[in-house]
Amino acid sequence: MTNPARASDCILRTEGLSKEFLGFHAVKNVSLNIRRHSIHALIGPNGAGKTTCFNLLTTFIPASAGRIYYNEHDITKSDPASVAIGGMVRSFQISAVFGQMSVLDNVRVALQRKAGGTFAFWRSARVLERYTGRARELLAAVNLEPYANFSAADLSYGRKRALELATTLALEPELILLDEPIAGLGHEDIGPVTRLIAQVAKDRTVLMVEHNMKVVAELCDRITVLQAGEVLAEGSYEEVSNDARVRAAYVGGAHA
Ligand SMILES: Nc1ncnc2c1ncn2[C@@H]1O[C@H](COP(=O)(O)OP(=O)(O)OP(=O)(O)O)[C@@H](O)[C@H]1O
Repeated sequence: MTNPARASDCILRTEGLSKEFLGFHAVKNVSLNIRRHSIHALIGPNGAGKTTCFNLLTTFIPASAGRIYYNEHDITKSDPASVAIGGMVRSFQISAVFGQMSVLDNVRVALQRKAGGTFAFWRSARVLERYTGRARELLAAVNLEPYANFSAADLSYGRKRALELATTLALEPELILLDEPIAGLGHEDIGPVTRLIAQVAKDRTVLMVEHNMKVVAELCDRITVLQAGEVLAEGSYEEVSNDARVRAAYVGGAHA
């Protein structure tokens, strides 16, 4: 194991983060250090506490104990909207794609939201027009420019993921949380979405929950392994995949 990161190197860190549901410890005393500009994976067998951790980090649910620091600010008691405005944005489980709208309009609406607008502006094409340039840049960043005028509902599953990523980028996140970005993708979409994540991670930080170990190995600088709510191991892919405790935790599991 390498030395623990200095606090200032970390965009997000937790101290003793815990969540109890009626006496059941879903997350127990978890201390995470997410380094700035890294791609960090949270992995573990089913029920290990990964989703609960994400819900805690984004303050969707309150912690039973422990603290969460984002850029060294204590956000443990912040509300989820403030956390998102502060730059930590979660993508992929809460679909932000409006099927009936065009691909371009989905991104323009996200940009308008970032600018503080409400949904009432939808009908005003003139208001949305001012976001066209930036929206096209974001579509180009996720390789969706040729589909700008398609209805979002008509995109393939992989391209819908790319569109979700574009609407997430519209919020100018510093830290993107991806909840199983590869889940449900067809074989042909895994490579493109993996490359896309690498591309958007270039000047940002990404924390992802992912079961696909090939994708984790390819993308992630650092991996935290959870088991039964606790940190079992942390390190590079080589370190954790050679850790006897991690191998034992996955024995008989579907994701080994
Ligand atoms: N609201 C809740 N009330 C009670 N128990 C919960 C609640 N949410 C999660 N749990 C329990 O906490 C444990 C961790 O669940 P969690 O969904 O965080 O695991 P996970 O690692 O994301 O699993 P998976 O890989 O299957 O998605 C599980 O045993 C789950 O049943």
